[in-house]
Amino acid sequence: MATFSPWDYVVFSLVLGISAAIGIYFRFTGGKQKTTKEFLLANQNMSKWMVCVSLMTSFMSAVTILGVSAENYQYGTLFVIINLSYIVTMPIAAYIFLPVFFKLGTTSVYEYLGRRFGPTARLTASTVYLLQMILYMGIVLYAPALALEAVTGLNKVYAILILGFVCTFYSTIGGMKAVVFIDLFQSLLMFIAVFSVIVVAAIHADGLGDIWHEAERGGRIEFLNFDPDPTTRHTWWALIIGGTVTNLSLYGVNQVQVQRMQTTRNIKEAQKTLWLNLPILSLLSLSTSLSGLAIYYMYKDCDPVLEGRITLRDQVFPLFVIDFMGHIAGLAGLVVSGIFAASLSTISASLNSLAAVTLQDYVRPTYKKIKGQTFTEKQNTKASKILACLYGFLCIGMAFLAQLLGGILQAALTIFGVVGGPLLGLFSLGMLNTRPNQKGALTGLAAGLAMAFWIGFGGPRPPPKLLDFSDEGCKSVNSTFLYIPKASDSDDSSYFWLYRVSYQWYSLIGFLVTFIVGYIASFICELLKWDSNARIYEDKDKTIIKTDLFCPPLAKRLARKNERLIKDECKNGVDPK
Ligand SMILES: O=C(O)CCCC[C@@H]1SC[C@@H]2NC(=O)N[C@@H]21
Repeated sequence: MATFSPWDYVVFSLVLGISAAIGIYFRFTGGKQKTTKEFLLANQNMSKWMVCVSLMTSFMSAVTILGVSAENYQYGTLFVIINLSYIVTMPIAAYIFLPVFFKLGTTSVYEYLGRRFGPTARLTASTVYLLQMILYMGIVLYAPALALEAVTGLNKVYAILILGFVCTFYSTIGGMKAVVFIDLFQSLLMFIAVFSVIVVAAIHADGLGDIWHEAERGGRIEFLNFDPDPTTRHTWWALIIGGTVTNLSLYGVNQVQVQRMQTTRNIKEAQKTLWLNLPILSLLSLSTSLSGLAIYYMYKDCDPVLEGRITLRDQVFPLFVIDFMGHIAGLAGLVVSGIFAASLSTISASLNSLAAVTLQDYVRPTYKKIKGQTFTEKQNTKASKILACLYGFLCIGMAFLAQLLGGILQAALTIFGVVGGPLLGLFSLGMLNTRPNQKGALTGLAAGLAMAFWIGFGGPRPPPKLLDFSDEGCKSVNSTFLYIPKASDSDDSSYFWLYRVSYQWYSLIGFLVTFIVGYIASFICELLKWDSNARIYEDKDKTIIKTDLFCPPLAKRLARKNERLIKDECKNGVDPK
């Protein structure tokens, strides 16, 4: 089997070196990362063009490059429909959720929950978020290790360690500015990686038409599936409705994205970054899907898993790189760097946001409680850096656990769904309604998480059904016995129905359970006088509502109500204060 040439190693090391160098540059220029505003929010003067690319890279890692190409290779093109969900996601994120965070001007999105519900809601939600991101980062770091193993035979352990250390290094020293600049460089590499695969396959195939034709022959082209059955893995309903809830949890209320948008000058700029991000993200996603079909074209007669050359189809992208690009000096290195870059940008964004949340929600409040004084600016920045570094090491540890998961794309989306859905439910309870109180909302969150985790991880589920693969063109087949479920075989009805529900629905289920249970529980708590929504009022008499805790349409209505009340009180001769 071909492997990395010395030139590939040179290019690969250069890319990692440039990323580290950008981190060093920002450590010693500008404000030298001495203030928290600079370290966590890049002094809030980033251009919208930089930030929109950066938004795209936050949740498009090597998991997308390897996972989405493998998805199209194994199951066909239907997954691309998930990108339509962004058309619904962006306006809701931009005009419902984002304005609330901007108005409050908080560094951690969980500060909002503290103001709306109370400290317990804030801490519980940020703990859940930390767990979600640490699990996710494990997969993101594991993915490029899979790639490097496929092309070089290098043990995954080394790949995880190299990547983990470089990323922790530049995120820790360079702060948010370095993260955003490196994202730009790294997104370019991601596009180069994906387009190179398409171009090379198109040259072999005499054009894209052939690739498409063979994909059609292999049953890989499918765009229309309106099956109402929720156990069908991918349908328009699951991909658009489930995708919208998952994406809203990422773009509307996730610390990583909100913190990035806060690096722009004002809310209008931040909203623009969301819209600008949409075409870039879709272009990368669609081209990655096409690369899956391109790879299928080259392996249609000899699937490398059947042949025993790789163990997982998530490794088919890098294998293609080494098989068909390995002879061009440095090209394979460049493409594999693109896969690494995709994960580096995601992890650095996550490290910075985890540091922000931990500092604001845990470290500073605890310090104040113990010492009776607040952190100085110097202590703040130092603590952010130490935290970013510690999370980097934690993430390296998690990457070793990620090996236990199945397909990386489904694993990442499952984590987004089971945790993101309930968290979105909690923020929605706060921003879309005045009734919910802390006890009710937390009951909702607990119920939503319990339900989503139960469905997502509760028991055995049928393996997803793959399309056909061929080994007829293989020179030799080295695979040991492989069980490959096909659309035609196996009877799934022996599995518990809930465990058969498509992973695309987990986010919606978690969201709905949190919202509905949270609302009803709040009503009961209010009725029994166990809790109240007193925090939403400016005054003890509970007349004037703090409108900035709510999404703009509701805030407008509440402001009109406040005005009416003030007018009435003035008429009755009561001091409106
Ligand atoms: O890449 C990741 O780290 C996580 C997986 C994200 C998958 C989503 S699905 C919608 C969007 N389109 C893609 O091609 N990837 C993301």
